[in-house]
Amino acid sequence: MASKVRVNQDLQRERDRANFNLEQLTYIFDGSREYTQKRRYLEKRIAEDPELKGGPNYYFLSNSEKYANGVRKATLLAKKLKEYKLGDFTDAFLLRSIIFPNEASPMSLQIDMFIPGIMGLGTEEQQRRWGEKAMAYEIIGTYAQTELGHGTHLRGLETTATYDPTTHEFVLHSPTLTSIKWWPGGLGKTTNHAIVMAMLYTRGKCHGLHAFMVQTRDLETHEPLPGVEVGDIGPKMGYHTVDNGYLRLDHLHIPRMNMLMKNSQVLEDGTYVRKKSDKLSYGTMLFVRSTIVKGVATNALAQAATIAVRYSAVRRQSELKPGGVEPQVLDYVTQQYKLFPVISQAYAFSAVGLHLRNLYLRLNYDIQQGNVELLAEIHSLTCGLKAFSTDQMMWSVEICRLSCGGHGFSQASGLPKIYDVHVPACTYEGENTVLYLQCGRSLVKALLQAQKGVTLSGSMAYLSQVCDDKCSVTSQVTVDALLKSYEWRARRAVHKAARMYKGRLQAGEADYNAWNQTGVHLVLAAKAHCHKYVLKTFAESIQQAEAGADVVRVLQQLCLLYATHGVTTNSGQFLECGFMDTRQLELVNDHMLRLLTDIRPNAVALVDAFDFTDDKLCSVLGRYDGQVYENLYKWARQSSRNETQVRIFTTVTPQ
Ligand SMILES: CCCCCCCC(=O)SCCNC(=O)CCNC(=O)[C@H](O)C(C)(C)COP(=O)(O)OP(=O)(O)OC[C@H]1O[C@@H](n2cnc3c(N)ncnc32)[C@H](O)[C@@H]1OP(=O)(O)O
Ligand SMILES: Cc1cc2nc3c(=O)[nH]c(=O)nc-3n(C[C@H](O)[C@H](O)[C@H](O)COP(=O)(O)OP(=O)(O)OC[C@H]3O[C@@H](n4cnc5c(N)ncnc54)[C@H](O)[C@@H]3O)c2cc1C
Repeated sequence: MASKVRVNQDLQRERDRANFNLEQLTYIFDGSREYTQKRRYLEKRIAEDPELKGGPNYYFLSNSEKYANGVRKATLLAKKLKEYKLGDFTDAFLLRSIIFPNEASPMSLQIDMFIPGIMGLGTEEQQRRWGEKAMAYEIIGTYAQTELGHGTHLRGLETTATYDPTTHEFVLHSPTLTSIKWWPGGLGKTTNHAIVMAMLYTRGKCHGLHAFMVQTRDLETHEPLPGVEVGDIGPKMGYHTVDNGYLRLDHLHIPRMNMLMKNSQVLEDGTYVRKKSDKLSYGTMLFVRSTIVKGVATNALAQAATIAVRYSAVRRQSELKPGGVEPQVLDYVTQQYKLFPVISQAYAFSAVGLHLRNLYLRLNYDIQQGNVELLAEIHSLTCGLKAFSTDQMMWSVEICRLSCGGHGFSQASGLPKIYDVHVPACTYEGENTVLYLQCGRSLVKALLQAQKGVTLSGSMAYLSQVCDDKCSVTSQVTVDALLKSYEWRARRAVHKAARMYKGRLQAGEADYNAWNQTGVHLVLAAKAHCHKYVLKTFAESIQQAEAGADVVRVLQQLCLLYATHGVTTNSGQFLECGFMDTRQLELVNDHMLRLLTDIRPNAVALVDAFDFTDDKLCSVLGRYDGQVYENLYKWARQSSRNETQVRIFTTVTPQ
């Protein structure tokens, strides 16, 4: 970004000494040059669009005002998609991310789950009937699955959809208090349709969870329809712009053809035609999990790192050299140790997220051809990586906030907003522990199969491979050598969990209890497996990168930092398996510290390459020009509290 403004001299000096091609790194982070160009074009158009530029300062709005402003922008988003002639999914996600910088749109579920649900679970006729209206924002929908009493346990959901062959209708009902749908985004006030996940009953038999298209509000008056009670669930820790809502159904009749029937059908006479896999109904969640790694975790990590590193370059504090000038806090090694691994995580998860997107597209194609072979593997991977990436994001965003001292605690930093809007990703779309357990169980099951002679493939192939039994880390600490350590750690963790599980079975324990008692080790195995997968994917993406030697060099430094930092922060597991000894661990640790020094000259350029505009970061500390203090003072004076010197409110409220 060519800067025409007065840039803080410390920050400018940082930029002047960068020694790699920033533009090329931006293309790699974005996934392609074309995406970067489209993103920049849209960012510029939005910044100049009179209906969108400016607007109220988010930080000084009440929660209700934040929601109202969100609805205003969401309706403009729908309008701009048409006006800018943008059609496809990626464009809609991109435009939304620009119009809603670190904010969730009250209509976010429209493109996150409602449209994917129609396209993934509906027949071609149903895709035409609702998909086109949803893409045109003629109907606004959400995805209503979670209930007051159940979110994780899908087989425990209670909402019923009972088929009546005399009327060719389904009767949808919330039979209990705990069956009330609870949490769906936009359900409270914004949406007028929902994909409702309900237990399908026909001819007195339950066929499990299926998807139903339900209109919740009148398209003209927006009033709830008869048989529908909706409302907002009340204030939350974050996500203030979204009316997460509740939905209580009272014997609501919908036509038979409102069941989304791509994978299974109910015929007019009530006959149930089963699907290829009873997990295809869960397909929408699998899609969303695959988008969370890049869309949520990577995005949050990269923004938080940008803010904290830029601020650390302009913030001077304390005394390093006795009697010397106050140094940039970025020159403290402890500050580098906090922040540089976050930069490496952002680039690592970006590579994984782009890779997962391609894997999902392949799975989706296979399923269209009736081939569900990849389903189990992609389910396991998306569960593990969604949990692993969002866990890492949660901790690292908080580390970035803490690394900015007092000003990090101010909303002006933009860091609490990043945390507020992204940390729910550790819970929604599958609570992280539950997803780790899914991944851990699939790893143990795969290993047990391998021990019976089955050849493993894909991300689990390494489980049955024999490998060196001693770490090959010498004075030359390399990614390849460390990757073997990560593989060994993961393989050993899975073997340990499998031994525990089998041991309990052989001791006569019931299967469910053997799994439960092994839970802690299943989670550890899943985390080690994901950690290895991220490092391997990051390293492979660098080998395939279309970039100059300078960019490859900085990426290799970040990859090695990711690997060495991961060893030092999980050293117990690497030592425990006897694969690495304390001398080797010290070698890795020393190498990591040297990497911090090597990366220091490029730190600001590495976050500049994420290419976030000031409008996107919404941060005084992370401004591109680094003019923090004068803008903090300007920002504070906007606070409504400063409109009066003595009275609390500008208008004296009558007693
Ligand atoms: C940016 C995005 C914004 C999004 C906003 C938020 C939207 C939401 O939160 S929507 C609601 C999200 N809710 C969830 O994710 C619910 C999480 N729970 C689940 O997915 C399931 O209950 C789960 C997976 C934990 C257990 O499912 P369950 O049917 O009990 O399966 P379970 O008995 O554990 O396993 C049975 C088999 O099914 C497999 N399986 C389970 N789920 C899936 C799936 N989705 N795909 C493929 N296979 C699956 C298991 O691997 C297992 O395989 P195997 O028998 O070979 O070992
Ligand atoms: C901001 C936000 C937006 C959301 N949007 C939507 C939406 O649009 N649509 C929708 O349908 N839902 C939505 N949800 C709901 C979300 O999907 C659920 O909250 C989530 O799936 C977790 O389920 P739960 O709340 O029942 O937690 P629980 O499963 O009750 O978790 C409580 C604890 O129990 C543990 N636990 C549960 N099961 C097991 C197990 N089998 N083994 C070990 N431990 C277990 C968990 O690890 C956790 O520690 C949203 C939630 C949030 C926070």
